[in-house]
Amino acid sequence: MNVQTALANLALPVGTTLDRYIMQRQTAFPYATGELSQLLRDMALASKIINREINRAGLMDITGSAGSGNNVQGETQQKLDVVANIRFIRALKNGGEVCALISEEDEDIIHTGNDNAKYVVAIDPLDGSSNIDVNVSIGTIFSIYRRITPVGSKATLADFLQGGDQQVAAGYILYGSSTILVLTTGEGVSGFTYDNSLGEYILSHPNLRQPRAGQIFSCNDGNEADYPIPVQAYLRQCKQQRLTGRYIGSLVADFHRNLIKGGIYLYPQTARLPEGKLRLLYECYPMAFIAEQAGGRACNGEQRILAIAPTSLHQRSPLFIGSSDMINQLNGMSLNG
Ligand SMILES: O=P(O)(O)OC[C@H]1O[C@](O)(COP(=O)(O)O)[C@@H](O)[C@@H]1O
Ligand SMILES: [Mg+2]
Ligand SMILES: [Mg+2]
Repeated sequence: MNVQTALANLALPVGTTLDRYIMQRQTAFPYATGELSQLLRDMALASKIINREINRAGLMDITGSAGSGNNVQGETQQKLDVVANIRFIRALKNGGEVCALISEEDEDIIHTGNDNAKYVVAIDPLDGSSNIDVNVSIGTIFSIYRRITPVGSKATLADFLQGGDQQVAAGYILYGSSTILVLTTGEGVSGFTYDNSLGEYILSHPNLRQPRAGQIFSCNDGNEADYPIPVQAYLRQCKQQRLTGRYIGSLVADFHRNLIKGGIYLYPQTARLPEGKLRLLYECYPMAFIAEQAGGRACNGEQRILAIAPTSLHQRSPLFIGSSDMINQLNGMSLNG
């Protein structure tokens, strides 16, 4: 029985827990040994703790700046950026399935001490930091690779610079009106809503597909004058067609809305950010993997995001992501002008 048939037989009913979903999927892969499943559980566990802290942030004095200066991006770290970073690092260290990770909040590779582990993770512990203190949806984004360096040795840069097409899994958690974990392991995309009372992620959005087109465009209008001319032309066209402008300012939240309803998110290069703002390894690659697995598209104006050759841990990239017809239309306007 091939994997596709095995998976088709596994069309799990809404209401299935994430754990059961992961276990069922694992049995579809005769070579699976449970490490990736356990890693995904460790991610889910950390996100439950962070979800609780986000909900109570105003009561726990974990709002506002961390006062620890800037992170490697030159951005002021928020307290919740630091808290979320610590939670994920701790959960992945204790879980034992990750030998090393990189994070938006740390300059260098974080070695967990689990040198016999087979996986490395790239993570944006808290996405949408500018929205933390104002109670607007924020998220976590993660990307998982099988290491290429020998098990037992220390992971190296090479483990993280394998390229977007080498991801074995990617996902995000959206801490919004409800908390949802959206995940792909390369066989489609599914969403799990967190049930606080059960403390469980429950399958609520099996086999998510992004509509080919939508009525929504998402970008920071304030930067429009600095965008490449073809992008400005595309946005003018969106407005002439009376499409709806929606911009939350949290990539995870803007992406998720467009995934469900159809739409396009744009963060082009600007004069101030000639490489773009978003980070390739822990924002663009994982979201592009999810988008493509859901039938959408993601590019930087010249090529697929997943085809971009990575050169450094915190490199940035322009990001155009969303409904395939809308990305094709944008690309049709020759973005290199
Ligand atoms: O404030 P801007 O320039 O519109 O940027 C907003 C974008 O930057 C981000 O906040 C960057 O992510 P972080 O919050 O993880 O640094 C995205 O979530 C969001 O889409
Ligand atoms: Mg981010
Ligand atoms: Mg972040």
